[in-house]
Amino acid sequence: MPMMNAPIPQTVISARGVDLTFDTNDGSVHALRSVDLDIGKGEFVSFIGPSGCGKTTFLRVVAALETPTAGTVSVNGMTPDEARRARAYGYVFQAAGLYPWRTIGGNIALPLEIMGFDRAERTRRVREVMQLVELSGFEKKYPWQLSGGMQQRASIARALAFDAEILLMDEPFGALDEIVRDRLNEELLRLWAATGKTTLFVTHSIPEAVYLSTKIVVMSPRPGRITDVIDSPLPRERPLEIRDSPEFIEIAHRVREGLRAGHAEH
Ligand SMILES: Nc1ncnc2c1ncn2[C@@H]1O[C@H](COP(=O)(O)OP(=O)(O)OP(=O)(O)O)[C@@H](O)[C@H]1O
Repeated sequence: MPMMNAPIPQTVISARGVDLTFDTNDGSVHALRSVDLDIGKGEFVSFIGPSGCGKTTFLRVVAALETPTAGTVSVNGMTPDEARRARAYGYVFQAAGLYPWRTIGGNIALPLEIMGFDRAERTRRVREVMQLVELSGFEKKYPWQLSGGMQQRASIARALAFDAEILLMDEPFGALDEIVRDRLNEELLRLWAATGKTTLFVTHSIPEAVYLSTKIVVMSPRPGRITDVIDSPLPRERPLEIRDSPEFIEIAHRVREGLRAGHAEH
């Protein structure tokens, strides 16, 4: 008899038994241990955990910038390396990483130039993503003429410009003050809703993780292990005031407990 299945979101990223040990001159560093995780299409997944627990390393494994010592990762049914060649990723780092000698428009266009898009298409895309991150009119400015928050928005625009399906964000707002960060958090949610990109986001901030995510992955100190995966019950539409709601506070509490439990095992 045919079974009636509830729609299951398509899995985009799947990690199984991922282990990674770095060999260094001072001996080996065990960065990730037995990481299993499934990420569905269009999810916003935050990774939170103490410094050095392997959050960046996990993102780098997904992006094919590191190779796990054991275990497998698949991205859209491909290896991370195949996905990278299929331009599946846009990457945003903690430092905006804009070239000071290029205008903002020139910085955003750079990956498009490297990929061989023609001038008309580059101009169209740069205009579109600058509008998305609310930087229209700043195309001809240089990075130093923009505030830190604006530079970070430009770096997000650059990652969005080639329309990769997966956005990898490594503490993009870590260096910004809280007011700017709040604003960018709101903007990022809007962008995410507008683009439907599957997003992996590293943060040290519990409120940021809870505010942004559909899924929160809590990690233990090194070797990084997943201690909790929380599927957020919060609605997708989230005004900043949602942070005062009992549901929000309850999730934040669970994240904090997960972090504490990870520490206690050490
Ligand atoms: N290329 C490398 N060679 C050797 N050790 C490395 C390398 N990259 C990372 N590590 C080590 O692996 C561990 C995990 O690092 P990672 O940057 O992933 O942590 P993190 O959770 O992102 O930390 P933070 O929150 O401070 O950014 C750290 O101890 C780090 O020193």
